[in-house]
Amino acid sequence: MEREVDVVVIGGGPVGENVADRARAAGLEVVLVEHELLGGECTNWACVPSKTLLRSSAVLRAAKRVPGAAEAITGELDVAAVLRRRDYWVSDWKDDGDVEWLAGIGAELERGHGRLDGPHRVIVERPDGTELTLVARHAVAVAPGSDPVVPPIDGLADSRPWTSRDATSVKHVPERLAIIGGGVVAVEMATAYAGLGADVTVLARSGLLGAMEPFAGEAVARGLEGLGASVRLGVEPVKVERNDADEVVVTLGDGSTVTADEVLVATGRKPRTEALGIDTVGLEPGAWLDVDDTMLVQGLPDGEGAGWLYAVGDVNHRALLTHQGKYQARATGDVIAARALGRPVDAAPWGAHVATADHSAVPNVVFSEPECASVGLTARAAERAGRSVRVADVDLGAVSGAGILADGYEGHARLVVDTELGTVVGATFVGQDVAELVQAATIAIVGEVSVDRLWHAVPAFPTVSEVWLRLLEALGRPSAVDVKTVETEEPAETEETAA
Ligand SMILES: Cc1cc2nc3c(=O)[nH]c(=O)nc-3n(C[C@H](O)[C@H](O)[C@H](O)COP(=O)(O)OP(=O)(O)OC[C@H]3O[C@@H](n4cnc5c(N)ncnc54)[C@H](O)[C@@H]3O)c2cc1C
Ligand SMILES: NC(=O)c1ccc[n+]([C@@H]2O[C@H](COP(=O)([O-])OP(=O)(O)OC[C@H]3O[C@@H](n4cnc5c(N)ncnc54)[C@H](O)[C@@H]3O)[C@@H](O)[C@H]2O)c1
Repeated sequence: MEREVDVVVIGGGPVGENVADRARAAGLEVVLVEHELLGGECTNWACVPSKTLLRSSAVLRAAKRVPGAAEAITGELDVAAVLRRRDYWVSDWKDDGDVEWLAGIGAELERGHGRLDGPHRVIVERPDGTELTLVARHAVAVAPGSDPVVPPIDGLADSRPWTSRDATSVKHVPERLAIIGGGVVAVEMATAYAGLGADVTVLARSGLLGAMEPFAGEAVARGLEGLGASVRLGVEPVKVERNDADEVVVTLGDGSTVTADEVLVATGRKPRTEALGIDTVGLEPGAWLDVDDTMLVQGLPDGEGAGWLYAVGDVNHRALLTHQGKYQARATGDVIAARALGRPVDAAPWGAHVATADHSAVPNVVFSEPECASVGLTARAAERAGRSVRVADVDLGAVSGAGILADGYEGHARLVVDTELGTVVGATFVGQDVAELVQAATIAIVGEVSVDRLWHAVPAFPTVSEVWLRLLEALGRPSAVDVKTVETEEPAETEETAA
């Protein structure tokens, strides 16, 4: 069966849903193809369940840092209640709510596996074995997301390793969990499982959270150890075996071993483009899809036509984050509609139809112990990019608001300022409950607010946001008069002396 529609979206994760939403808002006819659960990885196996698994123990730790509240804690974490709350938030892995929402925006859902079949054409392999060919008049947007990478470590694939899906959908918390990797999934799951009472060992080949400022990973290593986890840095797993006692034994490069009940592999992601039919338009299966700022796929061979294939979200590898993918999706849905309806396309930087912020202002919150939140460039990345920068560092624990939030508050904040532009280009906050601090930094970067003007953005007392004032003080007040200079200079003429 063959059918023409305006727009076909492959993948009904948060990103595909948002493309559909914007294209529908402009009145285009949209069919969304999903072969698993609407809501995708984020809603069902990633952001949402991982954050619910983390939250209860984070609340307990926060309460324990406040005298009066601490004394009121007389019991242990209720693991079964945590898992029930997780189940509630993932709707018991049913997508009825999203199905209803999709119908509400007037988009059609086609259940099945979607694959390209040449320009503008998508074949849907339905669960009942039948096939439907959709021909897109205007555009096909692919938003299939990404899968975990299982590295070729001897025996790993055969040892029934956990990937992030197993970790977030757990029914019984293992006594011992080994985690291979030192990135975001590794530290969040280490925090979650240590909080749930497991004996956690993190095996990282370098430091933790390598994409962030170095103090972030160092604080998280200390934080995890404070939770009783073992953090082994600079180690290389070379062999993994599941033994007769159903234990997993990880052998490291130095010959030592770590024994656990489960091993979680958290070593990055690969694009879901193996079975997407992209070879039918001259692209390489299994590759990330390169796009321009309107998410139009680049590199289609001559003759395939341009302007019909978009790749949005994880699959384009610009930023593997739900919020950033949804940001791309809003621009994509709108630009598809503008191009289809012959309306002006606003593709200049920061225009309505481009995802400019992907290049300079991607906020990132890691819900580890302690939390780490960053946006923009690290000092190292700014230097590598040849930018002339100043860095301001502040002990977050010295801010009154943080001290009141928790006794013994430990944290750190850094601003990276471009000295030529006079604006913030990067910010990192590490400490309890810093997640909400990052949006102010994102606004400063996107708005290109000058550091001088930031002095007028007064943080309320006594909030943790007062760290902004401390950071500005570390940079120095622009019009401050240096005492030594005043002493050696002639007194300036005042109204009184002039009179
Ligand atoms: C453990 C973990 C925790 C995370 N936590 C966070 C977080 O806290 N915050 C954050 O911003 N990001 C987080 N992320 C990243 C986030 O999950 C992804 O960036 C986000 O899900 C990407 O959205 P997407 O729509 O591009 O892909 P997905 O969410 O993967 O959705 C893709 C959809 O496409 C469907 N699909 C794929 N191929 C086809 C096909 N051929 N035919 C039909 N359907 C298809 C899939 O079934 C899926 O439903 C986390 C990731 C992990 C692994
Ligand atoms: N809170 C959030 O926003 C959140 C949470 C989880 C995941 N995510 C997203 O999901 C993505 C994937 O997370 P991730 O942790 O899987 O990837 P990652 O890129 O953050 O970390 C991968 C880690 O695995 C290590 N590694 C890679 N290959 C290895 C090998 N062969 N042997 C040993 N170690 C190896 C790397 O050194 C690194 O420490 C992230 O990029 C992030 O954007 C976001």
